[in-house]
Amino acid sequence: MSELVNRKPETGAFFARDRAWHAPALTPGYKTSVLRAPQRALLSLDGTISETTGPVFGHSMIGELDNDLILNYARPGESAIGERIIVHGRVLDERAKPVAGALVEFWQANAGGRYRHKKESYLAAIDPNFGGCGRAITDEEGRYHFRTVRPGAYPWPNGVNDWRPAHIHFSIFGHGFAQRLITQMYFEGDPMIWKCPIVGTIPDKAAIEQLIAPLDWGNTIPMDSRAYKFDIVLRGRRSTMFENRLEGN
Ligand SMILES: O=C(O)c1ccc(O)c(O)c1
Repeated sequence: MSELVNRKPETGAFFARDRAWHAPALTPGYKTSVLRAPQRALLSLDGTISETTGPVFGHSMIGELDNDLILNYARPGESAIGERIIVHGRVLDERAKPVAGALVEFWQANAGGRYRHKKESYLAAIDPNFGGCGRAITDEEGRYHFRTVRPGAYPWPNGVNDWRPAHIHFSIFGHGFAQRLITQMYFEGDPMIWKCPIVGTIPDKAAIEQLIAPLDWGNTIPMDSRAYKFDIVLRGRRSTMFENRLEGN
């Protein structure tokens, strides 16, 4: 975190996206960004009341297995194949205050690096007991957690031999639909992180490191699962890198 001290001071209640911290929209090394990047100057539109105030998510909308990717798609008595892990952390605002009641959604490839998606073409096997998505709502202290298997790395058609490191996609809704952060979490110690063209679009190494969840030995469940800790900081000086693309895996 020491690299963060040189960043701009807080200026007020609204924190504009810091373009030096976040990836630029146009990054030709990540091929599909060329078509996705805006070609004209951005316009700023005022949010409508419904965009900024609704809906408010509540714990009652979450099913019992929604935060358990090992079981939420599995046949009765079976479970997903792979290294069992727990991912947990807190959603914090720009002043490090917990954000309660935020909807946190996550999706990922299976242990072999294969998504359950009709457009997926990677030859790794589908796991019949793994769907690959789930959700949770943060508690009063901004905490969320889910159980899953560690996703596999996979190749993708970008350069001649490009691979995505093991990663989990995250979407975080605030109290309105216009408040949304989409990002990805990586795993401590994975050498593939530094070879990835998507990771490589992030200009600041400290911003990349903030996306790498450390192994959290203290929360390991003996004889069961290891734990990884991933805190998410909404808009502000220490904000989690925002992903430019808005849909898909
Ligand atoms: O934007 C893309 O093309 C793309 C490809 C592979 C991924 O794993 C991903 O997250 C995005």
